[in-house]
Amino acid sequence: MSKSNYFQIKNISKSFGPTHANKNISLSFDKGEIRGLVGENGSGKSTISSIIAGILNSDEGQMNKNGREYHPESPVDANSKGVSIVVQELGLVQNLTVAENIFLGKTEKFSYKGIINRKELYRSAEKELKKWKIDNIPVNIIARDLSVEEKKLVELTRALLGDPDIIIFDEITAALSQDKREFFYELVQKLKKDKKIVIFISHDLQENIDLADKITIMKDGEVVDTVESSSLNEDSLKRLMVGRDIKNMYHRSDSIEKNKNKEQKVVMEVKNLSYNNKFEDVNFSLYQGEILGLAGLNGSGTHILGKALFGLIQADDGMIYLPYSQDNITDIFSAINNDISYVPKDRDDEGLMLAASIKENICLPSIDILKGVVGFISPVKKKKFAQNILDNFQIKANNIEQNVGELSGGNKQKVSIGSWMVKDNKIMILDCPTRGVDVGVKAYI
Ligand SMILES: Nc1ncnc2c1ncn2[C@@H]1O[C@H](COP(=O)(O)OP(=O)(O)OP(=O)(O)O)[C@@H](O)[C@H]1O
Repeated sequence: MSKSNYFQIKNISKSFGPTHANKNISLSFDKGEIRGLVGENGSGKSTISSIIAGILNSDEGQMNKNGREYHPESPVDANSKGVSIVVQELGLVQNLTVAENIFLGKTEKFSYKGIINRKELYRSAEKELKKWKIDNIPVNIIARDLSVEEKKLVELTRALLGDPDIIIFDEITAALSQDKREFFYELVQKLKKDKKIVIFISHDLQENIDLADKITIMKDGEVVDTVESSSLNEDSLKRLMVGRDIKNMYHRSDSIEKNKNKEQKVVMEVKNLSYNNKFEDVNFSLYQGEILGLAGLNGSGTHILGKALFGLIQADDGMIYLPYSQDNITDIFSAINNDISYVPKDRDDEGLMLAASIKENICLPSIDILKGVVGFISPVKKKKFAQNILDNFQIKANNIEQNVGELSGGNKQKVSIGSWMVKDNKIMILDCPTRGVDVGVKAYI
């Protein structure tokens, strides 16, 4: 088989009830190719990726790999046929160790008479991490204790185990800090050099243009086109994707003037805040009407600081003072009582109730507002409330009664943020709020 058309997808379709997630998709991939996959939230990128990786079965169509029919029964089967994926959501078993996650389903080679040789398992896991220059992740700790970024790196190591020739990365860079992103770009170039096929999904359009050889654009479950990246710029790609022009960036023309205003009130004062060697002696003042950005490389403590500001973890030292109520943040209740909201980076684990409806998720933080005088919550009010968020955030769903777990990643993120937007918040703490959302909604957020 020549290196061109090594992997082909023909007329793949997939529906979930009334939703046509993929409609008649045909694509072909060459060996040594980096393919970007772009499209608005809910356009079907994760669905087609899941079909390729054996997570989902298609309703119609077929796939060919290296001249042979390819029909994976499961992710393990796909893996044995040289295809692996790093899924958009967190894909680790939370209660297993890093090492067990890396060798998930493959631990039998470390077992003798049913007993796992942990020393050997850990040593092999360390070797795998080292192969990709991932250090500082202990292999014997349970996955739950890792940061989102560390989890992603463990998933990446697992995906590369067994030397697959097709690797799909679904929204991995949105979970990585800048230094780890650069590491990832280098890794992808190495995979290309080794003649692998890399399918790469990201809402960062410039990143797609810089990294991919060709970009496939999807809309409403269909392929719009596949274009050489060198012929694209961000605007032309946006136009192909959304079907209209979108303003380049959101820009606050008032912010410079506002910052000059010495009368502006301080709403939060952080003094000498320290936590468990994760951050130390942090000091800043947050002003009313101000957007304060916190940035840092991997492990710099920004995400943990966000949690501390919402009282989810208690600092060892220092204080978080709120002049408007003359109160301190000591725990999550003091944060909520002082009208502070928090959108976590890890939406599935910390931000959403996946088995509950969009309506319940949106209404939960605002139950106090929705309560009538006798404590009764009007179902009509709740419906209106949720519908409003669904419309404003353009959440792609059948209706407000659909379970959040059934939504695409970006649409889940919209629910996670939207649920807090309706409250009369004094302070909002947003950890990676645009993670996984498309360009249109990014501007809206
Ligand atoms: N398990 C499911 N049950 C019901 N609907 C689903 C399910 N999985 C996906 N869908 C729907 O299929 C459509 C395509 O979703 P998909 O996750 O493939 O989109 P996407 O392009 O990857 O979006 P995003 O950029 O937000 O990740 C969406 O409307 C989504 O709600």
